[in-house]
Amino acid sequence: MKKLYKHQTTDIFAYVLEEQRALVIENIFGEQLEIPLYSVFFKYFPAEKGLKIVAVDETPADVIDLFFQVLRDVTGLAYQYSIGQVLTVELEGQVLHTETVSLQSKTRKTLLIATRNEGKTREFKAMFSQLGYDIKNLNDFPELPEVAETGMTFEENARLKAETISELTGEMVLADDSGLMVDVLGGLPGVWSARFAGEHATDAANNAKLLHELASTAVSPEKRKAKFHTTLVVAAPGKSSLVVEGEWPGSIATIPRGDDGFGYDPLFVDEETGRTAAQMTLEQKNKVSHRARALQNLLKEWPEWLRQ
Ligand SMILES: O=P(O)(O)OP(=O)(O)OP(=O)(O)OC[C@H]1O[C@@H](n2cnc3c(O)ncnc32)[C@H](O)[C@@H]1O
Ligand SMILES: [Mg+2]
Repeated sequence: MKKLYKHQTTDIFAYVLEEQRALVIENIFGEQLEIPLYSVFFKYFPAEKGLKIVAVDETPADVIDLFFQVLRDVTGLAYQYSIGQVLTVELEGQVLHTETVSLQSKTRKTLLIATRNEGKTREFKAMFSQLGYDIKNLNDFPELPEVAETGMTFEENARLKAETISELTGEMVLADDSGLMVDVLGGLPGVWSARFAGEHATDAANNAKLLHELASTAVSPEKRKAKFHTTLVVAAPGKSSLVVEGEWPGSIATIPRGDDGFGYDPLFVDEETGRTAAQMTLEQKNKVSHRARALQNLLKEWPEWLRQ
């Protein structure tokens, strides 16, 4: 039976398999992880029962914590544990078992994102860290070429970035093409968001141009409606790419507010909270942003796509 376990960073599903006595840990992409098989897993789990844990956060400490949650559930006994260099198991105040453990995660993987934008990269790093992935971007590979964003749509540009870099490296690669779409400007700057004030424009120059464009045409807040858009593409050798998107509704402020984030963040007002994206912490922005929503959509499809 599928059961939801509340866990530090996220909800986790665990399954008890009657027919098989095995501990299998998977990340949310359905990929099996190598985990340290502490003997405690076998010693205390009822011999006739197997266990399958679908873990999102897969550091050994989390695996152990999750294991004990499930163990208590399945046996109905109040097993306690404490963990430092040594894992100690207690039942009703009596020490039952001690075992030396290493809490160093052995299971982290690396994903290359085809971007040179460090603002995006920071956000992806935080989001993917919970999924057991370390992130690299193109600034880590100076030998890789610039990919010209010649497309007319977010999808075309994200495909260009992901597929070109995947072909060159032979690796699975994620790309993000994103931008700000302002209603009264007919969806501009859109795919031209990074170059709104000209090729290699700074964030400050782009923001100044946006305020200038809206100064005469859009005085009232309803006229300043806008959304952030992200299209994500994952490309891998021999596969047709996976494409998803995410949007974040809001409006454009009349003066910049806040110091966090990047790009148009000081001018983009979140519809829900009235704060600009630059007035949010990275963690707050990562709960609601276009990029976060696109990643949620990606995670729904990624496991199935990987199996194809
Ligand atoms: O192409 P890469 O190397 O990924 O980096 P880039 O900065 O050129 O990225 P895009 O081509 O996707 O252009 C998107 C622009 O839209 C803006 N943008 C996208 N997401 C944003 C966000 O979360 N906050 C603020 N501005 C954002 C920002 O100015 C980006 O430069
Ligand atoms: Mg770009």
